[in-house]
Amino acid sequence: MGGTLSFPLPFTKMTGSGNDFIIVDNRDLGIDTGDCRELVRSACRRKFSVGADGMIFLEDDPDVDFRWRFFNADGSEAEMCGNGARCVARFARVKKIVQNDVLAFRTLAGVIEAAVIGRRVKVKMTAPEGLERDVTLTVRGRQLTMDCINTGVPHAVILMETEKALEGADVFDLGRAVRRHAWFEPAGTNTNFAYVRGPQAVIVRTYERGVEDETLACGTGAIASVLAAASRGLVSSPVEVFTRSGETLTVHFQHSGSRFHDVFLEGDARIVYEGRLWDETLS
Ligand SMILES: N[C@H](CCC[C@H](N)C(=O)O)C(=O)O
Repeated sequence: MGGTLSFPLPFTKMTGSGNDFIIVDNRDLGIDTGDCRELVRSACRRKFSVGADGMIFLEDDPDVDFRWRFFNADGSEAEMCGNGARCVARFARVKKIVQNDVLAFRTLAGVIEAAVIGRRVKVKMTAPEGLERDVTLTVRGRQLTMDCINTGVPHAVILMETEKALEGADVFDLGRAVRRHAWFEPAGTNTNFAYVRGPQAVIVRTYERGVEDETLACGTGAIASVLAAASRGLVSSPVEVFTRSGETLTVHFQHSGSRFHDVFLEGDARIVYEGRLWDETLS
């Protein structure tokens, strides 16, 4: 671990609809986020430390309000995180790192604009790419058909026939097998199981790459599921996405032909607590 990592390390714990994150204001700490895998893995480890689906470092940027480095719980860095983006925007506003309710920050996927309205945050996502429909793979001996799209990070979407089938889906085993499938190498993918309840309502369950488990909500996965359904004419904007946490996310989008643009993710981003991390937590 390089840089000037010193303990106790101040952090803020936040939840974006049940997808939870440790946020560190790294503008003055000087933590070397190019070499923080062990810190992230340790801090995100539930029961032994704070525990979270991911860890976010906020840093200075010369051109926009700030930039972030986003890491999954396993220490892997990801280009984007929809729920994390909503949380970091609210964090920056509450901490007065930015003075306006509308802000912009840099991610590896591009610059994200956000509007903070109390606890509710609406983020403009980067343009989705590479929609590929009806990809059929052999997964654990069975043929699975899915739609693939990159909504800042790669996603596979399996549309379920019934809500009952979604409830009974083996999200962990099947989700992990898809995530690890050779077809997605080397980056892998997040795996979503979705049921279209109506033209503006979708239920989504997600196995998340880098968390390596089902999470209670996944922002980019909610978007991927909505856009896969929209490409089949099954939903129209805005769409309410019902997550495992019981909270709903709202996905807004425009599309012309098969191209999607002006994609927004909206939902609550809550501050849970603030703490100081001790080095005894490092595994
Ligand atoms: N696990 C994802 C990144 C976080 C995505 C999710 N938490 C979201 O809200 O978009 C990946 O490595 O592709």
